Amino acid sequence: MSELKEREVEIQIRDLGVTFKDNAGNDVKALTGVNLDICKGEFISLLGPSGCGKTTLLRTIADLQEPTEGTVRISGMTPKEIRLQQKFGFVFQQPVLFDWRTVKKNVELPLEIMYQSKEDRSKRADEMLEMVGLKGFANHFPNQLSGGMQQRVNIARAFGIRPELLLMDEPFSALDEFTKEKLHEDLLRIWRQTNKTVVFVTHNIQEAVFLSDRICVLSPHPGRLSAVVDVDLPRPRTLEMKESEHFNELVYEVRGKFEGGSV
Ligand SMILES: Nc1ncnc2c1ncn2[C@@H]1O[C@H](COP(=O)(O)OP(=O)(O)OP(=O)(O)O)[C@@H](O)[C@H]1O
Repeated sequence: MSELKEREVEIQIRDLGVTFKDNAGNDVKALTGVNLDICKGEFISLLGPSGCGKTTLLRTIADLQEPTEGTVRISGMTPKEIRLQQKFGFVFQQPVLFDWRTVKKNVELPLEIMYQSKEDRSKRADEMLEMVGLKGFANHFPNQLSGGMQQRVNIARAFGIRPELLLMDEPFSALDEFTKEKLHEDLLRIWRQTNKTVVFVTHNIQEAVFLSDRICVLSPHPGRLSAVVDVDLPRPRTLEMKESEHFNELVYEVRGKFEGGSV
């Protein structure tokens, strides 16, 4: 982790608070007093039980949610400036694919919106499909793919725009354990190759430990950052590490950080 501390800070979150109104008009503090620095190239997870504000924090970084208090700065800019420069890549829980477009055309879609030439976007889509192991499926339609393959298409599309920041909201939670493990390995490989910053929302402690450099533990009512845990497992991570004593110590340590709720 000493290496991480020397890295450039990319996302700076200061005294962040987000308050919603519930149906009765009462304030719901989805987040309060969040302070966090995320380094360039870091893989960071936001972990916590339902309702602790993970998605709200991710959405605020992405300029999909306005803060009520405090600030978010990304490389010195506002989230809105970063969004307008199309530097965010998103992967959500459900693959958002268009059934009437082929796999390749789905990966090309954001590049079309960015007015890239036909040749450039075709080349980029081919590269991305190869990277996620779907080279042979370019002309298939999404409904001809399994859930895991669809999520790979989503990842290919998100990386296709060369984002500075990849924001992932429980991307693997709907998948079976075997598919999830394979995608974990693939995501870490792609992350290593591309060196992007990843902010990854999950409620799964093992997943957070396996993937992350650091884990931000959030607690509910009100949503707050209750601890940040360094994950000092060596990289590249291997599935065998999940059997190690140190992996299980880290899971135990993270579990011990929860306040006011369990995962
Ligand atoms: N648009 C909204 N209007 C009102 N309340 C909201 C809104 N969005 C979120 N909340 C509330 O804010 C709190 C945090 O929600 P958030 O979705 O960020 O939590 P989460 O940790 O991502 O939960 P989950 O794991 O269930 O997705 C919850 O109490 C939720 O009900």
